[in-house]
Amino acid sequence: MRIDVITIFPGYLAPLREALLGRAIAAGLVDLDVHDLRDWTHDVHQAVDDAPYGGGPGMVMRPQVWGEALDAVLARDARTPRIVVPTPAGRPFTQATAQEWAGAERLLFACGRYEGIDQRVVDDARGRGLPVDEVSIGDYVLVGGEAAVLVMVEAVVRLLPGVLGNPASAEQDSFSDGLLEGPAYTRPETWRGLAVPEVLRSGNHAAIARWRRDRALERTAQRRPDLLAALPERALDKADRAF
Ligand SMILES: O=C(OCc1ccccc1)c1cn[nH]c1
Repeated sequence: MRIDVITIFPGYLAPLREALLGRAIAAGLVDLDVHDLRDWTHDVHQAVDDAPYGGGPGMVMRPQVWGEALDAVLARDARTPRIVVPTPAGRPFTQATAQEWAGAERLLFACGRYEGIDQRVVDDARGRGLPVDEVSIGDYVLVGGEAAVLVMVEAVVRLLPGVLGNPASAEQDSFSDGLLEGPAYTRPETWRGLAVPEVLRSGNHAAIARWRRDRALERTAQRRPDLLAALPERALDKADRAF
């Protein structure tokens, strides 16, 4: 998978080269290229923003600069990318989105700042048949899209074959069965007077699976009743309903 990021703060994406993601890049599973938007300005001030039509606070990122940057970066590789624009006004980014994008051969992230990017940049790209996803990682406002890109790239790249040591852990993610993960424990058996739940040390795998499912149902009901309500009928068996 090739990943391009266009931003006015390239340094902000440095963490992508650390740890697990760094290893995925070193292993050739991911090619990452970070581009400085200002490389496509032509004025001495390297202006990337301007006042909003219609007035109002803040600034909007200029279409000319973004248009040239996107054209140049698109041309760097024959593969057509999914273009991703992080924005509070986007559709929710979920594990399902990450799964979908993990199948893409190329992703191109456009990091907005200020009040966002002139809408014509997205309209022009879509008009040329490019898939553009305006997505939100949550209902809050950041200063720029860079932090959202760190989140989304991590969620996607960890799903690529060969990236995680143990692929089973990706299958058993929270959300993969529609429920939140329950509590996890490791040694010692007792720590500060707190003991690990007996069942987990029983070796009774059926009982352990039941206990874990019950804890996941309990936690989901308490913290995310919306997820429970969204579960398809068939997802809960009789034992679940008894819970
Ligand atoms: O703040 C975000 O993106 C940065 C951004 C982009 C455009 C205008 C303002 C801010 C964001 C919040 N949830 N998901 C993304």
